[in-house]
Amino acid sequence: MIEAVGLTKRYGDRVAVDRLSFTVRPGQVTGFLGPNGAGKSTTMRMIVGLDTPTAGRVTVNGRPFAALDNPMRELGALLDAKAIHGGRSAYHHLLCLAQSNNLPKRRVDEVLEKVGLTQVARKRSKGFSLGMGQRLGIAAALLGDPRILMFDEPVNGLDPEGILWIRNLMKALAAEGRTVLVSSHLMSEMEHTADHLLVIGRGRMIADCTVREFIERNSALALRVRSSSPSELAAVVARAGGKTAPASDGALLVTELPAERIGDLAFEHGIRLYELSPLQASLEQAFMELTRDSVEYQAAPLRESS
Ligand SMILES: Nc1ncnc2c1ncn2[C@@H]1O[C@H](COP(=O)(O)OP(=O)(O)OP(=O)(O)O)[C@@H](O)[C@H]1O
Repeated sequence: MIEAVGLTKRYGDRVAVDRLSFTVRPGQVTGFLGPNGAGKSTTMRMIVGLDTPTAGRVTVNGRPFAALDNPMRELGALLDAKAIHGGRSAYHHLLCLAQSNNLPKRRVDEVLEKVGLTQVARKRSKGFSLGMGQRLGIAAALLGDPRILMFDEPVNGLDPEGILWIRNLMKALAAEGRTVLVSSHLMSEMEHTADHLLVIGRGRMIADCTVREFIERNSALALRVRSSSPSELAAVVARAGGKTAPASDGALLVTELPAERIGDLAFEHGIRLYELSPLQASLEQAFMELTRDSVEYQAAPLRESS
């Protein structure tokens, strides 16, 4: 379990992390989401003691990370996959880590196998592709067989196969009862991976809820309605306080009225319904809606050239 209370980090005048309080629980993947510069990496660095909070505190299994007896056995982290000595082989890199942290040598082969690097383990990591580097970083995080795992943007720059592999790995680790915290600015990715979400913008917590709750709370739920008389139904719905928009195939998209009410109205006016189905906004839409005001650098709207 990771627990933060009033966690704050200032760099001069700039507040990078602003009074964050949250709990990351075992047995699920917690997605840590926010636009660029929201404070995700700074928060993660504070969790593992690489940055000191200006105020507040964060603990790992009830203690500050620096006070843990065997930190790598409790929390494994992938923070910057490039922070590896390029002249060393993957095997050597992991072996050094294992030896300096009192971990059994056999773990090196186990984690190499787990991340699929056994074949290239003796080659210098300098020649590794981005995906291989990510796998090596993940192997290092898994080395101490920790109950808590933390990954900062692990899918950045990976190909679809690599993304799928990481997604399945996170889920498998959570299914084993481990605590998994993973940061991303790719909402579509989290939609398929995370159970719980912590969403931050400009260092502040915007949402702390399940993926489902996040979508429900932050997206206007529209209903798709196909009927025997769309124009008549649109008029009836408008009179009852609903809003309608035509869909390209002749259906109506209705908001601000529940499905039951639309069904009743159609029945009362003798309009036959062929379809009445909820249209759920994607997590991407909900996230952009929510963080619109907290994006650090916003592109100017594109102007048409005259
Ligand atoms: N060492 C530092 N000195 C000054 N400002 C910093 C430092 N580290 C981070 N910041 C600032 O703090 C804010 C949060 O940065 P952080 O890297 O934690 O965000 P992030 O959510 O991880 O973003 P990204 O997805 O772009 O990595 C940014 O405005 C950043 O410029």
